[in-house]
Amino acid sequence: MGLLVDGNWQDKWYDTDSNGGRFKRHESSFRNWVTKDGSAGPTGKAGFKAEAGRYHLYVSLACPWAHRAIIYRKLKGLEDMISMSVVNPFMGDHGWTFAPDDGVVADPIFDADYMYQIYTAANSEYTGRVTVPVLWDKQTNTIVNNESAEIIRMFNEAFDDIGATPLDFVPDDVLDEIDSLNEFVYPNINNGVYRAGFATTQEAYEEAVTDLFDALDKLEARLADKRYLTGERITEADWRLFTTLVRFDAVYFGHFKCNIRRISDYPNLWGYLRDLYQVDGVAETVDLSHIKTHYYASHDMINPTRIVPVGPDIDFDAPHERAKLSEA
Ligand SMILES: N[C@@H](CCC(=O)N[C@@H](CS)C(=O)NCC(=O)O)C(=O)O
Repeated sequence: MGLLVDGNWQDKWYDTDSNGGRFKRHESSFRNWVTKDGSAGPTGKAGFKAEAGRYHLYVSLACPWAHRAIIYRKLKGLEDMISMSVVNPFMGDHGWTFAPDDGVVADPIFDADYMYQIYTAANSEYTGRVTVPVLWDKQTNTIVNNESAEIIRMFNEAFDDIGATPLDFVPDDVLDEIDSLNEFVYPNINNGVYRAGFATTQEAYEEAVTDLFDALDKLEARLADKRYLTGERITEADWRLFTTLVRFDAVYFGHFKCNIRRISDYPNLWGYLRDLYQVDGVAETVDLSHIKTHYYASHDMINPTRIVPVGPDIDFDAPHERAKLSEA
């Protein structure tokens, strides 16, 4: 684990001392958008037109943020248009690597050994964390964007005129509701598990765990009479919540000490999680081996032995029985 400073790799853990033991996530730095006609998106520069074969996605199967982009690539039918590399689940002194292992897909562009080489290829003086996902443009040789929230918004529609599956996960009529759900789910749940797990004081940990379980309790109540977060359709808000929920009982409960309750102790959240998991194509994007290995083996200040637990045994394929909520 480390970061680039002026294009040089430095092995460093997150600094929580300046924030009373609280983990603060850094802002992503490449913020351009792929659009249908190559015009500029809500942030960044123009020049990134949706074209088949032009873009490459770098991901980790372990990472909940990268997982959002993997799900969209699958469900929007972008696999033949956007190629993808997968890093090794173990993140050690050199950060993410392409060391060969089960499920690792090498980098076809630079044949890189380390993910930081992709960042220095875009900017040889880059300073900042080296995170996944990264969307790379083979035409202009740069990183288009490294913020998953934006990558999925562009995948949602940018490629629709050139053959993507016409599925819309941010329909206009619920856009405001999705944005406000995201504003609630991101700090309390998506990043909430990290705030708990990476806290280095008791106070910071308890603050995060309290916020996390208050938020899960609220969503449990919300899902009592709604099949999905906004009602009957699956939206972006659901996929953003899904990638945290699917990791919860296997890693966040134990490794990050988010252990007041498991997701499988919440009847509605647990059914909802299975419902989303059982959407065609989604199960193939979930790799519990990469997920567990990444967290338990990489964070040695949390788990110094790096032992990866064998369990839990989770049956994501059990019937979810939530279809009746759509029929009511
Ligand atoms: N805001 C970013 C966060 C991405 C992120 O933090 N990814 C993690 C993996 S789960 C990472 O690559 N961390 C490496 C590091 O922080 O050094 C996004 O959503 O795309």
